[in-house]
Amino acid sequence: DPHSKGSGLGALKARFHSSSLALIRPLFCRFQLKKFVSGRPFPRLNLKNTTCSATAVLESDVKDTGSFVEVGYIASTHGVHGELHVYSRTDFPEERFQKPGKRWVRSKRMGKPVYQEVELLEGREVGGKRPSWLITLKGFNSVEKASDLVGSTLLVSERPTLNDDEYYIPDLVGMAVILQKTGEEIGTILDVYNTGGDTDLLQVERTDVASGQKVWIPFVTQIVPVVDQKRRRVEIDPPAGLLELNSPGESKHEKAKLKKDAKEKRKLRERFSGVKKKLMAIGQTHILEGLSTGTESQQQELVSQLLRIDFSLFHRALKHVLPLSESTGRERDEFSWKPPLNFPCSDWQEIDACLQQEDTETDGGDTFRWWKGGLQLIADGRVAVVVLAGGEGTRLAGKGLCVKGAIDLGLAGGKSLFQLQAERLLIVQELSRMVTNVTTKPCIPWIVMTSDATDASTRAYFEDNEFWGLDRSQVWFVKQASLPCCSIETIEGQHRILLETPWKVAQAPNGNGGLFNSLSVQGTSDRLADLGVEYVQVYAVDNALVRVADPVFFGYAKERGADIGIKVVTKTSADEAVGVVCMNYERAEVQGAESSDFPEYTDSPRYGVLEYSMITDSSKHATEETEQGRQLKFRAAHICVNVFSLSFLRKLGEPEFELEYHPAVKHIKHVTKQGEEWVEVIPNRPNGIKLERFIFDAFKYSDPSKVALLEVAREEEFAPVKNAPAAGVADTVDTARCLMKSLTKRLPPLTPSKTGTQIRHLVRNLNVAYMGAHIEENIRDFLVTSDEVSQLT
Ligand SMILES: CC(=O)N[C@H]1[C@@H](OP(=O)(O)OP(=O)(O)OC[C@H]2O[C@@H](n3ccc(=O)[nH]c3=O)[C@H](O)[C@@H]2O)O[C@H](CO)[C@@H](O)[C@@H]1O
Repeated sequence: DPHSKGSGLGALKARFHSSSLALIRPLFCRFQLKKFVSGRPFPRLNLKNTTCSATAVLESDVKDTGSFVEVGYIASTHGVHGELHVYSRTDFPEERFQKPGKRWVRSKRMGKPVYQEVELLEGREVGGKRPSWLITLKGFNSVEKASDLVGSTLLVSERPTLNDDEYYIPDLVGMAVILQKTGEEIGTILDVYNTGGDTDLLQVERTDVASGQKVWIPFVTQIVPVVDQKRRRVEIDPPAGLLELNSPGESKHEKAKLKKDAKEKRKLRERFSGVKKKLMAIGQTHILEGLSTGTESQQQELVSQLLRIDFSLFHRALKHVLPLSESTGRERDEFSWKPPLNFPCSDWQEIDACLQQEDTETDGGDTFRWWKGGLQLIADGRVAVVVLAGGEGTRLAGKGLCVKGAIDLGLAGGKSLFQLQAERLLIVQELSRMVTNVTTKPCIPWIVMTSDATDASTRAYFEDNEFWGLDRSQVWFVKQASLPCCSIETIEGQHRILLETPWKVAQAPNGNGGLFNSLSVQGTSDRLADLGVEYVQVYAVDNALVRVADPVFFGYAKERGADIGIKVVTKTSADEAVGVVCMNYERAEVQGAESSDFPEYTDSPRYGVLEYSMITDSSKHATEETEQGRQLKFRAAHICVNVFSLSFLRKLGEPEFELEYHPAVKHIKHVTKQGEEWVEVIPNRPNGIKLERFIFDAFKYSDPSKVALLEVAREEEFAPVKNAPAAGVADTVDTARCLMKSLTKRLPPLTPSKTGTQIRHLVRNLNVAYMGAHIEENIRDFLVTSDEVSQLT
């Protein structure tokens, strides 16, 4: 309705007068208008209880809702006879709230406007800050009935004719605002306000500045000379500086933001002073020296890094590995470690033989049964895989940084480790769909564990390769934690944290055993549990023959009801750089032993790995007589391909099962302050310690009866890429490629899937591809569409 005091509802009566900025300014200062509309949720309209003659209709049923004019807001009931308290939004309140006759009420039902015709019987004005009225509507004669209308808007259906200089606010709202001098559009009218003075103000949202800033423009002829209703635009000629003035709302907002920023800064300062105290307590304050040199942003970088480091954990871990001479493990008591008892061996030829038989329901042997069971687990969405890809790959890349998974293996098509793994995942998903006859293709979550050192480049590498055709949502990146590196030598009894630059602490990923904690704190294990996952295969990124999501391994672990499945191969020589899986008879206290979840750990042996860096020479070379002749006593090589039940993996994320730290002694380039100078130190012998957790330290937390070892053929499943290629060096890209190629030669020949005529052929083909025959092929040739499968089945 036309009015002079208002909330932007009803018509604006523009009073054109000569106004100047001097007059406008005080207006801005006291401009603290609240909208009349309280924003209270609309109560639901309860038609059943309404005995009045009112009818409710949806907007689409009302012929011309555009002709409605809002005249008031029904704020509450009054008394016990159904009177309603209405806030006025009209310049003609007597006409609207006193004169009996037809009115409309608009409320919302399930988010949609609903219009209801009502009849006004009488009304009277009440005092108060806001202009408001008490009205009585026909049929609404009790509080109960009247309360149905609270929160609704009172409407009239006819608009009074306006003078030339009067406009309805709803007509102005949404109009474009044009600078008359340049024709440039600067924004849109959001609303119209009046502060009680003579001048109405247009609230304009700027569209020409990025922030969508709001400005207030006095609705006076000098500043708004043209209101073009037809073209839905106003032309303005603002005095200098007007557009730069922000709305009071904005400045309020800004004030709140400044306050919030100040609060955050204060919190940061407090946290940082906590960090300083901690550094003082652990004797590492030298890493703050950068704060007195360099640029502000360099110093800022240091502060934010220090705030992210868990110095308590660092200190605990360092204490755990000290003194170094004892804890490198070289002196470990070899008599407490014994080779594991007998365990089964998997045999892929058995699967292939079964697939060649006419009878597809054939039972086969153990491996075939595990294989089928595993494919069913995959089809049922019960499995996930984790690739350990947080290592820095220093042996491979020397001092530079390297994303191992991205290394080109020198195969046709320039395939990398990650690509081969993605392809195997696609193939095994396909295999599972075909063998189990599920209608939708299984989708196995692939968790990529990265670290600060590898995260950005790994993600970029996946993006660049469009995830090799995998569903993006099945690949989850989880970043493991890092810890500061420190010096081997001590100063005043302290191993000192090393600095990469004066403003950056040298850090390293905390070892692949950091996985459990990362999965837990980042909510990944919970997410897997929500999906119904039961088993998770965890493998090292650098094995070119790894069977990703190996159905045999899953089926085997499930059949054995295992907490942990461990794949082993026979160690080739005493000096091969692999850990060996053993039983540890050492009487040791295991953290969490009291927990009812874990059996008592006293004299009973536990599984563990004697890592190649820890095993004594005599254990390494010890031999024993076996059915196959004399062999190394400790020969069950750990190839870092394991399966964990999700329930066990989740327990390992709990604080009481924290894995111990091991020291990795390395060359670490760093800077140090000599006098006033920063000097770079490039070591020519190992000078630093990285603190690492090992994944296999988790083995001891399981009852041995729930650990299931599975021997696999090394030439089929183990081709590690650890070192830079050089003559006579083992475990390089070249040795891995040779192993892959010779396996491909031993496997049956492939016939591209689409030429296959029977599902049995397709399945066999896929299985052979999965085992390693696909390395130089385009795997799209093996993948079959749903239509093709349904035609065959
Ligand atoms: C601790 C461990 O597992 N040792 C095994 C690892 O030794 P090895 O010493 O070769 O272990 P690596 O340093 O290569 O790490 C193994 C895997 O863990 C990843 N990684 C490493 C550190 C880290 O902080 N984050 C991370 O994700 C690496 O990227 C790699 O995928 O593989 C050998 C087989 O090849 C096994 O015989 C060893 O028992």
